Amino acid sequence: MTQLRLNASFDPNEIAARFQTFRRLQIPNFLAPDCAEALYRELAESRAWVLTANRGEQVIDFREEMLAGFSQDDWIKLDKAVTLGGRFGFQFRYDTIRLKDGGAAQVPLLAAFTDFLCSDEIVAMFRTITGADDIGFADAHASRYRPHHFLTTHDDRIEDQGRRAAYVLNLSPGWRPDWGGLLQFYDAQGNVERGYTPAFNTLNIFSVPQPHSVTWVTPLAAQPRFAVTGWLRAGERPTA
Ligand SMILES: O=C(O)CCC(=O)C(=O)O
Ligand SMILES: [Fe+2]
Repeated sequence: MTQLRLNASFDPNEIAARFQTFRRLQIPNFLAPDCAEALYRELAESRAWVLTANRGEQVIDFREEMLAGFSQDDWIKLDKAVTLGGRFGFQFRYDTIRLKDGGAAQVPLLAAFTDFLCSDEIVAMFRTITGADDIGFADAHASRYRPHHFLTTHDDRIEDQGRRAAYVLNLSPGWRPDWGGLLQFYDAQGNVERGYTPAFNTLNIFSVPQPHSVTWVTPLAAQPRFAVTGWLRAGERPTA
């Protein structure tokens, strides 16, 4: 299996000042190119994806077997519920692979990437960049946004999770802004402060809390938007 390595071309100390001013940052060419390519391939070829959507506070995962049994009526009902949910409230719809659901064996490189982020070297780097000295570990899941997938505005804050910053490693080559799926940040008036178009092997980091969304992926998208995403968290990595 590919040994995960960083691309050595950036200096954490240099970008720390920028992060601490703007509370967000993009690091292009984050992983060594062969590592990013291997991770992308694993995700693109995986059969472990599940559709995830929320109903209010509840997260509902739809496995492939379940969706295979969906009637047209079931799809219409789900679509309606998701659309109505997103009209005025927090709503998402995208595909995910969660390691904790026994997914690790199916996506060994994603599991290795999580361990890599939790290594002393990388945790130290994230502490330097963010200035959050109590970051102890990172969690990770994969996401795949296809046309009509989205995540409405939220700030990532969850009590007791120790989330200091969020990160997103985008893994789709050749993404175009017209395809949607932009990570956007908003000010108090709802104006877009900054929009990040997904770029292959670029790591986005932003402090928690701050309002952001993933815009609706349009039918123009010629490929899914793949990413590995999660949070840099205070405390000890859970063992389970
Ligand atoms: O995929 C992204 O760019 C951001 C995802 C996100 O905000 C989240 O999962 O909470
Ligand atoms: Fe988020």
